[in-house]
Amino acid sequence: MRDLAQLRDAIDAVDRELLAVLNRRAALANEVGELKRKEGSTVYRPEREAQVIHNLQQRNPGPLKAAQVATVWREIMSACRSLEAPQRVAYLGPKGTFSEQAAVEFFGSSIEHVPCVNFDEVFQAATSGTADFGVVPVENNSEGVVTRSLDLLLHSPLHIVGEISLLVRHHLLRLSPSLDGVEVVLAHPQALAQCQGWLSKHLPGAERRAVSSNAEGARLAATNPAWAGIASERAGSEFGLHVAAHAIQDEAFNRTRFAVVCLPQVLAAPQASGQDCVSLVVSVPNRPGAVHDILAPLKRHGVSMTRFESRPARSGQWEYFFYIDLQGHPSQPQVAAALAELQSLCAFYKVLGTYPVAD
Ligand SMILES: O=C(O)C(=O)C[C@]1(C(=O)O)C=C[C@@H](O)C=C1
Repeated sequence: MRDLAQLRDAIDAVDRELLAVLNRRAALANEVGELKRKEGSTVYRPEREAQVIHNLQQRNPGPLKAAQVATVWREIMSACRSLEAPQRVAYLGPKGTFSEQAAVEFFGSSIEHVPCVNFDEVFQAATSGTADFGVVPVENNSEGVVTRSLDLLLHSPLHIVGEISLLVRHHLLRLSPSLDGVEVVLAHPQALAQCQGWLSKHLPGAERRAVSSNAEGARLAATNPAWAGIASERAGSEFGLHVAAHAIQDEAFNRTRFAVVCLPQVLAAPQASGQDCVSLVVSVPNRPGAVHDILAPLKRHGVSMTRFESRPARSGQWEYFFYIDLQGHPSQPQVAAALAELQSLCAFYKVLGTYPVAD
């Protein structure tokens, strides 16, 4: 049996080997980057990254678990990608928001951050080229759809190339680790709503004050010992706060889905991965049975619908846009046939994106 010092020496030796091998990989990525610059082709290739991870998981003898292999290689490829060209990602800031967390989980931590003040600015950044990609929330399982994101997708030249689903855990953050003496709780109205049961029970006397984002609440909580914020652990460490209470959201499985958007010239629609989704927005002529009719081609071709949301068209005529998610990829004949038929029945039809579904 080796003692701790010997085991650490062995780890140090392996780390030196790893470092040399990783740098060889990084040098290869640099060469790929040069090639792509000459060709003018896209740096980020999600299908290639998925394939790299899949191949490694197939060959993985353990003891590392498949999910750990994926986590490690996502970061390695994020670092290699950033050597080819820094990927600028816009999201609702400031630092410490769940949108930032979604951006980092999707692209890995080697990205250039473009924090924005609202969703409109995220779309603007990715449209104007200030950022390569945008990450916006589209749906929360307790609060419903994020209407501004859906409205912006409707008229935007950006398309969805990926999605990520985050388990949103809200923590009570403050300068002290205890709950004593909290007079004001600051957070985004959605977070205050998602934690109202806990707040009524544990801090009944504290004032609830709405602010522009949870990260902003955390920033303010760092300025006053009688204040607390509700935000992510990430926001807590960003502003040097203690977690005075963990996971205070009333819903245990509070999930938010985020869409990753970009211009088609930055990244074309990803190829089929085997588990894909097509997001559409359509409107139908204003006549009885029209909504029923657009669903018929899906049934006929055996295509499953995973989402159906309506939003007012704001035409003043009780017209609606329908946001529809379908399972599959347009390269599959039955999906292509269903889409073509559906399109022929719609007054308005736009594919918002085709992308691999989140794990
Ligand atoms: O294979 C490529 O096209 C690369 O650029 C290399 C690499 C990688 O690190 O493996 C990096 C970025 C791409 O998103 C895909 C893969």
